[in-house]
Amino acid sequence: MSIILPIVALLGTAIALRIMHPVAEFMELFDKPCNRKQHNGAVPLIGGVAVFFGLAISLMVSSELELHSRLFLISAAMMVFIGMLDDKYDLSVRLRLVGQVIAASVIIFGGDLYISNLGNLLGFGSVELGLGGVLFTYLAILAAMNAYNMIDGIDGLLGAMGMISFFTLGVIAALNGLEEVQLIALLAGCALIPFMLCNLSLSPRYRKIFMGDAGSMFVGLAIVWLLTMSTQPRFSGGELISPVTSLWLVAIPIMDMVTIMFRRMKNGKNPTSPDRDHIHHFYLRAGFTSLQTLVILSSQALILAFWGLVLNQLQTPEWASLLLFLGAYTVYCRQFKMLKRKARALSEAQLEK
Ligand SMILES: CC(=O)N[C@H]1[C@@H](OP(=O)(O)OP(=O)(O)OC/C=C(\C)CC/C=C(\C)CC/C=C(/C)CC/C=C(\C)CC/C=C(/C)CC/C=C(/C)CC/C=C(/C)CC/C=C(/C)CC/C=C(\C)CC/C=C(\C)CCC=C(C)C)O[C@H](CO)[C@@H](O)[C@@H]1O
Ligand SMILES: O=c1ccn([C@@H]2O[C@H](COP(=O)(O)O)[C@@H](O)[C@H]2O)c(=O)[nH]1
Ligand SMILES: [Mg+2]
Repeated sequence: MSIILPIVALLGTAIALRIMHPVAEFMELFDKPCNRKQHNGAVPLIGGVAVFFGLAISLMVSSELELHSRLFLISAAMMVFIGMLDDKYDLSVRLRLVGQVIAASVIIFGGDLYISNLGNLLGFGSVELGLGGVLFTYLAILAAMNAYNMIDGIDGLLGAMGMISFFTLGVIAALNGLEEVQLIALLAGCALIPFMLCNLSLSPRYRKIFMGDAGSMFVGLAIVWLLTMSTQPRFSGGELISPVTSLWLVAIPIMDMVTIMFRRMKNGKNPTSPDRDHIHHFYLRAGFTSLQTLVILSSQALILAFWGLVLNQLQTPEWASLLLFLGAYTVYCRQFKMLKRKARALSEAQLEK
């Protein structure tokens, strides 16, 4: 594979970041702090458009684009546009979900691309969804887009989760002869690097920026599209990646979303109403800094993704991989107890002062 394409992805994002700053000023596309958003100053919400540009430009120069890639770019452009409207005008839940469904439909119906096979999840043979797979694919796309949006709550976390998912998928694809997925996953991971540098304020030449909902939904869409291409026998040209491996690659965002939706419903709240009860907020309340939280959650995501890779390559039975994933989820849930205890001790110590 040519080294040029990853460089194009990197430079594409970096140049787009420069171009987007005046656009953000003109459109007043900034994230301003409030009760729920506790960052410093107004931060431009331009990361998503820039990363989309980096990936799109590198895909376009890579070769003649396959139909699926073209449809993905159309769907992603729609999602980025809707996300920008949301970042600017704070769209209603219903309007945003309608936008997500329309963007998902481009991929599903345009390319007849949907998840119809879940693998031998229960140990009784392959679980075939038939046309029910279309509904499942909508759920998976919506789940991924919203999960990556929800995890985007501290500096670097969305970028790190995205890079871990893309690069691990790239490695699994390479090991299994899925050349197209390998290339696109690598390019997507590279397109995120300049964003990460700015988001973490590691670049002296660039101002701090956020992804915005445009970017978080784009990252979720890109991941679920690549996972569908690489796990469904109708689409993957080479050896298959087992569908259950997908769960390991998106583990932390999906676990956070499932947990918070259950918790909100248990507390009689609307599962789509925002709050500060995501996993990263628990770490902050327990006294960890934003950087420590980033390192801890990225390490967890990396371990889970690597473990998924190992299970896939060892051809572990899919039902066993699912059981192990549910086991990992119970371990994940246990950390809330520890974090609550730490937060309580911290606030008691502060009261005593
Ligand atoms: C609202 C909110 O939280 N806000 C945040 C956010 O604030 P921000 O300001 O950015 O945003 P807003 O507040 O403006 O909010 C915007 C959002 C909205 C308004 C909409 C919110 C919408 C929702 C919450 C609903 C989400 C919609 C759904 C449809 C999700 C429901 C689905 C599920 C829970 C089930 C999971 C479904 C799956 C299909 C799982 C697979 C997922 C994948 C991605 C992989 C797909 C790939 C494949 C190839 C298929 C995989 C094959 C398999 C083998 C999987 C098999 C799966 C099953 C059999 C299903 C059963 C599932 C399992 C066994 C696994 C279960 C998982 C676990 C146990 C973990 O951000 C702020 C900052 O943080 C924050 O403050 C604010 O609160
Ligand atoms: O890199 C980031 C991303 C987000 N935050 C904080 O989280 C909220 C939620 O982001 P949305 O734009 O609503 O999706 C954001 O307002 C910031 O307060 C962050 O600090 N760093
Ligand atoms: Mg968001």
